[in-house]
Amino acid sequence: MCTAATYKTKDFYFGRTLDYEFSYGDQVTITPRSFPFHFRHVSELKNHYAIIGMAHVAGNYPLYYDAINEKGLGMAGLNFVGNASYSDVQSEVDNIAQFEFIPWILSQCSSVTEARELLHRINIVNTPFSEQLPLAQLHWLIADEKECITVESMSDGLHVYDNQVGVLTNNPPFPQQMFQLNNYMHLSPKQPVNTFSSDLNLNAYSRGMGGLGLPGDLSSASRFVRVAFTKVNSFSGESEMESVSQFFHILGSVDQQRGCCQVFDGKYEITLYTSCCNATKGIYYYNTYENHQISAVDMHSENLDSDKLVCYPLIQGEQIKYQNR
Ligand SMILES: C[C@H](CCC(=O)NCCS(=O)(=O)O)[C@H]1CC[C@H]2[C@@H]3[C@H](O)C[C@@H]4C[C@H](O)CC[C@]4(C)[C@H]3C[C@H](O)[C@]12C
Repeated sequence: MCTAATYKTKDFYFGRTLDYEFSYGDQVTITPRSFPFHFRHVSELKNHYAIIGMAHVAGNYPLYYDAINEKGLGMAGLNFVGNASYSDVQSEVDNIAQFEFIPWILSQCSSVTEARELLHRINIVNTPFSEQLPLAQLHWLIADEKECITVESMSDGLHVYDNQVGVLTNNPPFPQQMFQLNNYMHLSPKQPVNTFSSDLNLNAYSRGMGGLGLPGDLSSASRFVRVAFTKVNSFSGESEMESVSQFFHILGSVDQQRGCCQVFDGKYEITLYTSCCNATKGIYYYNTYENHQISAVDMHSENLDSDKLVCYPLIQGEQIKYQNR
């Protein structure tokens, strides 16, 4: 399972948890402006916006899972198994392979408004990257500081939904995820008052009782509600440290611990990494299951006019700061 979220303080933040039972070999990868983006069915882009994100690099191609561009637009792909469906190549549309979707949007669009324009003529096609890396069944969150959308390519066509809550998990399709929030409209960060019966002397005996009923399990439907509640009620200072810290706490509400979600005998899905991008400033913060310390890569510390990918392997292993030795 995975969860993606947006957050706005002084700057705009965008990130996700990547939950899975193994890693493909992820690296924080910067695609500079002159890296030649080759696409399978449309012309190459020689000059484009610079991108930073988490990717598996294969044959010098950045297979992004989530990323932002230098204009402050963010995008993340999350599993949508059983619902995602991609088309065959068609005429008079932009035929973009599923693995090219993030590069296609982030290399050319400075905002969600511009992304919507490209989405009008896109056809997400079923061309696999390679035999070893077949199609991934995904849906996507695309956001800038003003708005957020969900994109789902299904057997009945491409759906582009306004995403007012700024979060995404996995199945079921987005409209059903949003609908279930109706079931939780009574939840509140405030203490409840007794509306059950005025004849009964009921007492709010513990803090946090306004959220009683918030689902605590790891299913994607439950994570959607939990992270939505956490995000919309989230309160933090505006500084970079306060915002980044709060963002990791928001996604911490849906963190997956090894042992709680068995995918088969002896194999468990865990939160492999959590990312938080400052999309305004082009900084990619992350921590991993094995390393809770926040590490960061700043795209503006690199030569963004270059034509070569820059990759940073993830820093693993807990970094513990002893206070008395
Ligand atoms: C496994 C990842 C999604 C994690 C997730 O959503 N887990 C939820 C599991 S569940 O539904 O709830 O069961 C997805 C997100 C991005 C995907 C990668 C990107 O799409 C980039 C390429 C695309 C290639 O087609 C396949 C390899 C790949 C490198 C993908 C591997 C894998 O499918 C990734 C890493």
